[in-house]
Amino acid sequence: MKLRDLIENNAVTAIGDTEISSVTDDTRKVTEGSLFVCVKGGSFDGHTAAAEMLEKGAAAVVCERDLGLGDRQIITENSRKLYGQICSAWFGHPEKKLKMIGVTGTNGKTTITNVIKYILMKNGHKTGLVGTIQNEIGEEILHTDNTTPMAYDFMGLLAKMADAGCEYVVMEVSSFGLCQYRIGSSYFDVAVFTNLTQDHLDYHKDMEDYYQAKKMLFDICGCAVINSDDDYGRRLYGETVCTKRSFSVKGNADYYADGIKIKSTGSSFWFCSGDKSHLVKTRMPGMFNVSNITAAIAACLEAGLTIDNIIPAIEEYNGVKGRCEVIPTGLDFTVICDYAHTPDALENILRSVKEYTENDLICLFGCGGNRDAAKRPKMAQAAAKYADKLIITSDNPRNEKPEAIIDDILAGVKDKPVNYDVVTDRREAIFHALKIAEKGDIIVLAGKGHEDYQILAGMEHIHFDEREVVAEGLRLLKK
Ligand SMILES: CC(=O)N[C@H]1[C@@H](OP(=O)(O)OP(=O)(O)OC[C@H]2O[C@@H](n3ccc(=O)[nH]c3=O)[C@H](O)[C@@H]2O)O[C@H](CO)[C@@H](O)[C@@H]1O[C@H](C)C(=O)N[C@@H](C)C(=O)N[C@H](CCC(=O)O)C(=O)O
Ligand SMILES: Nc1ncnc2c1ncn2[C@@H]1O[C@H](COP(=O)(O)OP(=O)(O)OP(=O)(O)O)[C@@H](O)[C@H]1O
Ligand SMILES: N[C@H](CCC[C@H](N)C(=O)O)C(=O)O
Ligand SMILES: [Mg+2]
Repeated sequence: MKLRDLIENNAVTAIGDTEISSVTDDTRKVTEGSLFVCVKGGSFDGHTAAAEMLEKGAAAVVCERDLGLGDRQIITENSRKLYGQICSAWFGHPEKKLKMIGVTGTNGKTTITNVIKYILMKNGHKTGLVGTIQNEIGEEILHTDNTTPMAYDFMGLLAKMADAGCEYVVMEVSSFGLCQYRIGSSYFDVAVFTNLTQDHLDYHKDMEDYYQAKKMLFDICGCAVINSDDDYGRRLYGETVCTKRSFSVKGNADYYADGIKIKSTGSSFWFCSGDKSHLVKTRMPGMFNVSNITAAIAACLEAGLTIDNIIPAIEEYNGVKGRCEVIPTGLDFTVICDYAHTPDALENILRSVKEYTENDLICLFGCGGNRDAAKRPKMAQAAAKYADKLIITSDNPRNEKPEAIIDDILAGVKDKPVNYDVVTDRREAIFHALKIAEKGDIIVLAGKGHEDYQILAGMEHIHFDEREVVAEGLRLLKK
């Protein structure tokens, strides 16, 4: 492909005819004829390697300042942004061949995207899914390392989806994905905003910075579907200029849930819009899932489906792996595996489960290493609000000392009348929870959800699946 076909408004007149053999932002992938894009990250700055890349055979470099490389450097204000556009062009703009639905917000993205994909597929629309658990092209499953993949991988994935005949793509758009322009030139037919509460403040300067990153999605969409129960959602609704629809579980929105009945086995509610209402039954328990399903229905309606085609699919949907998933024990207490890893998510899942806990609610959780440390004591406080007993343990320690992470968590409950045990090893902690559980108790294992690994020091991944650990614990304890 010629350089001028990769860069819009061709700023590269002098070398526009240069043939480009590959595009990359990674020095390790540069070969003869590559276009190398210099990106400054947390641990490496591509600008420092630009001259060396030209020597290695790169045809040209994209950079953010004059590196003294003559007409073989293309200077741009934001090389991540231009790289995203270059990747779109490299793969022939697959985003233009697909109807795209994006979901952003702190919590609920995986849940909502999976519900939407199920509805679309049930209605005969081949759909691609991009998100935390895995990527999917129709029924085909592809492994992923990120919620929103890096620009090159993402555009390559969209191209595969378009080639496979997908009509829709439904994807989780993380704040990282937005502010690093991993989504290239994507334009979303429908964009959903769930909520904004504390997470990722190790990366974003503050909540305002985090909000501004999420807000970027609503500058590149046709219709915004926004949670008006959330403070930031109401602000976003006021600031969004495209077509917009609000949703709520409290009423007074374009789409809202009314007459909500929550049980351990699921919920029912009336999905209302104007003077029309439709009864919805779901196997996914909890008030937050009523919100998630309301959002999913609203997004599908805005994407052109009819309510009569949406509701039957929701009624037969069993829920998302590791999201309020009951692990069968055959005993007189219940074990739930959930992905709550923020204060708000923990509060929501525990508040919801508490409503149907007959005896004690036991919450086992830890916090991820090399991630937002400020959320750690807040997660302890959130858990203590509804759980009768906390078991504080490790999540993915990564390169931090598990004990130091636990100390940060404990700061939230120290000197408070909270009943807690500390068991650093997560496997032992789960065994401990199973040992102390009594009739009618519910144990919520929070934070790891679908993950089947634990990330230890040196980023070593070990196999760790909570469903298996629970089964092992029950065998050992002969319960
Ligand atoms: C915080 C973050 O976004 N980190 C990602 C990011 O790192 P970074 O920007 O610091 O990059 P860097 O490693 O300094 O490299 C900078 C540039 O130099 C290049 N490079 C690097 C090394 C080298 O030898 N040569 C070279 O050219 C890289 O290709 C890159 O273009 O770019 C790296 C390379 O592409 C990623 O591996 C890394 O993801 C790490 C694994 C990660 O954990 N990311 C998480 C935090 C993440 O992205 N999470 C979000 C949200 C999750 C959610 O809430 O659901 C997600 O969407 O997954
Ligand atoms: N609408 C919601 N509001 C608050 N908490 C929620 C909501 N939906 C789900 N949760 C809680 O958050 C956890 C994570 O949900 P989910 O995986 O859908 O979110 P996510 O936005 O995809 O998260 P991530 O940023 O890790 O990708 C759930 O296991 C549940 O505890
Ligand atoms: N997408 C989230 C996942 C966190 C999951 C939790 N198990 C942890 O490791 O903190 C993140 O990257 O912050
Ligand atoms: Mg997710």
